[in-house]
Amino acid sequence: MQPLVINLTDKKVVIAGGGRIAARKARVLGAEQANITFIAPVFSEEVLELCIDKEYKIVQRKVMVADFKEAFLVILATNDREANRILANSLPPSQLVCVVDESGEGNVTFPATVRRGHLQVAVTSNGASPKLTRKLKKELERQFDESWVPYTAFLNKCREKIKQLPITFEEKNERLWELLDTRYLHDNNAQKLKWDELDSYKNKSLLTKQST
Ligand SMILES: C[C@@]1(CC(=O)O)c2cc3[nH]c(cc4nc(cc5[nH]c(cc(n2)[C@H]1CCC(=O)O)[C@@](C)(CC(=O)O)[C@@H]5CCC(=O)O)C(CC(=O)O)=C4CCC(=O)O)c(CCC(=O)O)c3CC(=O)O
Ligand SMILES: NC(=O)C1=CN([C@@H]2O[C@H](COP(=O)(O)OP(=O)(O)OC[C@H]3O[C@@H](n4cnc5c(N)ncnc54)[C@H](O)[C@@H]3O)[C@@H](O)[C@H]2O)C=CC1
Repeated sequence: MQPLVINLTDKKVVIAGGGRIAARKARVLGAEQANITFIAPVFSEEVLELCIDKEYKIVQRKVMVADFKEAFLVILATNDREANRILANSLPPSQLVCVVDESGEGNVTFPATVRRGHLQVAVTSNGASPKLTRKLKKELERQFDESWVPYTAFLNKCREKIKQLPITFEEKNERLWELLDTRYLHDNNAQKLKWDELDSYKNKSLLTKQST
């Protein structure tokens, strides 16, 4: 199994089922601007609230294979094992499919993720122990505190700036490595000073002079 980072902006996502797990999968995708449709005979309050909140679509009936036409990602989250199995078998191999009660029938599983600004740490046990995955996520949430949000914004901003400096590839690399010094993680003032320094570089000679 290979983790990939997928951009779901404006992608069609069809979720079969409208219960607890369907809602959890949709919540995980909440930040993605995906185009989500739930199809199920019965919807939980949570799904209905999500649909109002995020303008997701709902279709109230049993799901049919034709519902997945043109879906980029299919999530089979009904509580009917036989329905999930038959649907999974009838989908084309080119479609991304997550089968929540039998992962081997699909080709995608959801990792647990910790998001901190530009940083995302994902954990998977390949279905061996979702509980272990969840436990590790809690540990990572503590390890990566909220200071990683401004820190990753700082790294992103500085990288863009450094890429444009009129210096050699090696010098750029050196400056990019330097940003990983832990003092920048917690110290907003150190971040500001570094940014001002980078921002003030006008040309190569000035840069060399200031950095020595
Ligand atoms: C294969 C996978 C497919 C997929 O869903 O993508 C899958 C499958 C199954 N999960 C089951 C059970 C539970 N899953 C959780 C929790 C999470 N499950 C997630 C992912 C995955 N679950 C994928 C593999 C990921 C991996 O292994 O690393 C997480 C990480 C992400 C997410 O859901 O977004 C999320 C934690 C996120 C968070 O906390 O943020 C809990 C705990 C709880 O709910 O409190 C329980 C109950 C306790 C238990 O059984 O361990 C069952 C048995 C169902 C049954 O028979 O009743 C199956 C079916 C089977 O066994 O294949
Ligand atoms: N992947 C995961 O993390 C986990 C997966 N599960 C599994 O997920 C499945 C769903 O669990 P919950 O959401 O808690 O169940 P739930 O009972 O809350 O919801 C089931 C939903 O499926 C719908 N449904 C049933 N037959 C359907 C059909 N033919 N077409 C469309 N919709 C249909 C129902 O109307 C309902 O909306 C279960 O099989 C459970 O074993 C359970 C826990 C965790």
